[in-house]
Amino acid sequence: MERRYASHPREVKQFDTARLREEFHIPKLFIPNHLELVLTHEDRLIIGGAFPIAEEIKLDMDLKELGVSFFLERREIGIINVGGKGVVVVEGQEHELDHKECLFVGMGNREVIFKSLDTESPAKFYLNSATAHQSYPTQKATLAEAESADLGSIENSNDRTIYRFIHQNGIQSSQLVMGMTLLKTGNMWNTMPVHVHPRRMEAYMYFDLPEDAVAIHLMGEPSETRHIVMRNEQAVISPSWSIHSGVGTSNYTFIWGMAGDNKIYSDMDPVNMKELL
Ligand SMILES: O=C[C@H](O)[C@@H](O)CC(=O)C(=O)O
Ligand SMILES: [Zn+2]
Repeated sequence: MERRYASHPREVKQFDTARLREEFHIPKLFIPNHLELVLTHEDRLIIGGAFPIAEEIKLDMDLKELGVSFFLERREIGIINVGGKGVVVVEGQEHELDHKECLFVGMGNREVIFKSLDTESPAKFYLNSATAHQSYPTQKATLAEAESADLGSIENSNDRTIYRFIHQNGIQSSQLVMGMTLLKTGNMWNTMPVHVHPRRMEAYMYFDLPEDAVAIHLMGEPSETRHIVMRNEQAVISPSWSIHSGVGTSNYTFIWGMAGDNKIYSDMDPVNMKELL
C-alpha cells in the first residue's frame, strides 16, 4: 500500500509538475494479478485497482497499516468494473459484475475476492474505500438502475450523462459517494463551470481514453489553478479545497468517488467563473 499525505493549499501553490504528480496523481492502478492500493490522508480514502487475470485476488493488505484484523472491519468499499466480465465474491457469495457495473460492500465483511470470467477479456475492478461506522447491505447497481442526469451541451463541449451509484438517494453507505460520468462523442469537458465542496474530498479515475490521448485535469484553489496530465486508467486526488475538472483531447469516461461529512451529491459550492485564475 502506498501512502499519500493531506496537503495545505498554501503549500501546494509552490509545487512544480513533479511534486504535484507525486502528491496527487496515481499513474498505475491495473497491474496483472495484483491489488494496487493508495491510501490518501484526505478523508482516508483508499483508491485502488484489482486486475485478476489467471489468479483470483483477495482484498487484503498489511493490516497493521489500518490497525484492524480484516480489510473491511472498519471500512466499506465501492467497486466499479471497467474491464470484461468479472465476479466479486463476498463471504462466499458471488456477485457478477459486467463492464461499468458497480458493487457496494459494507463494513464487517471478512472476505472479498476478485475474479475474471474470461482471461482473454479480464475484469478491471476500480476501488474506493472509506472508513465506516455502520454496516450497510452489499448491493449491486447497473447503469440502468443508477439515478442519472444529462448535463451540458455540445455548444459547450460538455454533453454528458452522470450516473450516481452510491449516494444519499442510491445505494446506502456510511460516507462513500460514488458514480460515473460518460461524455458523448466530441465532448471534452467535465465539471465546468467548476465547484468545490469543502465538506468532502474527491478522486477521479479517467478511462475510455485512446492510448495516445490525454485529459488535462485541473486542480487547485479557484484563484490558483494547476493542471495534471492524465492518461488512460489513471486517478487523481482532489483535496476538499480544490476544484476538479478536466478537458480531454478525445472524449472519455470517468469515475468519481467522495468521502466526507455528507452523502448529498448536490452539496457543491459553485465557483463564479469570473473568479477562476
Ligand atoms: O461532486 C461531483 C463531481 O465533481 C462529479 O460528479 C462531477 C461530474 O461528474 C461532472 O460534472 O461531469
Ligand atoms: Zn465535485
